[in-house]
Amino acid sequence: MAQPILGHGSLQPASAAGLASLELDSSLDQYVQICIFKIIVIGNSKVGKTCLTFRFCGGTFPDKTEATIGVDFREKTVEIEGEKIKVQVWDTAGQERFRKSMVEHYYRNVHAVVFVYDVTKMTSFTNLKMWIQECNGHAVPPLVPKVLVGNKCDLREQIQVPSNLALKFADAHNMLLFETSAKDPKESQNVESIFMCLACRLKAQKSLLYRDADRQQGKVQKLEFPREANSKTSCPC
Ligand SMILES: Nc1nc2c(ncn2[C@@H]2O[C@H](COP(=O)(O)OP(=O)(O)OP(=O)(O)O)[C@@H](O)[C@H]2O)c(=O)[nH]1
Repeated sequence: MAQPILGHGSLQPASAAGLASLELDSSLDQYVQICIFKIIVIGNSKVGKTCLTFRFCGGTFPDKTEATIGVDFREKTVEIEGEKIKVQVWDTAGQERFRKSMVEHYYRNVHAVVFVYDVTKMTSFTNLKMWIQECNGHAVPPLVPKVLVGNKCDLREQIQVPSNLALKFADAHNMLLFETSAKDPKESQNVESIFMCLACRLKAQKSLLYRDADRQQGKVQKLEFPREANSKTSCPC
């Protein structure tokens, strides 16, 4: 599995009055390392990948979206058990012509994968097999956490993918299933929990990794996720 990326905290703008404290903060800031988790969002075009990432990172539903070309990055810093974690969300293109030159980059050093389908479009669900194959074809280790998201649940009258079918599929592929809506503000907590669940799992894996490395070497040197880590970790959400 890819190692968590360690990055430096960034400076925030400040007023002139706060300059002294900013200088103090900035001198400290360069020593504060933040863990960054790369989470990619994959699925057919128009299933709502952009809207879900907007909802999680910005808390809003965009009025208008255009087809993603290549990839768009969004970020959100979250705090888990007192540690600040930067969740870096890669909103990938669903259309083949906008993604083919980028696919290698999507999967390189990925920490977690979110597969999205549209509950009102059966083809977006049946195509999940193809998306999973693509993911496996890029040697994403089995330990990389993956979740399944059925989006657009607000369109109750138009649902084509029954929950029990989706649950069966998720079970068969060892994934958690979330059914939600990027559009419905009442669902924003649910959207948040998709990404927080992954971040919690990744943090748990990272803690194991540090503990193992500490035990073996007295200090952290080479960071690799232990093969058996999966059995020891569970989603705390
Ligand atoms: N009703 C409803 N519409 C949604 C929801 N999420 C997204 N949409 C709409 O679905 C359309 C496609 O949304 P996008 O987020 O752009 O889809 P995408 O998967 O990023 O599409 P590509 O960039 O082409 O891969 C837009 O018109 C959105 O307004 C939702 O939860 N409910």
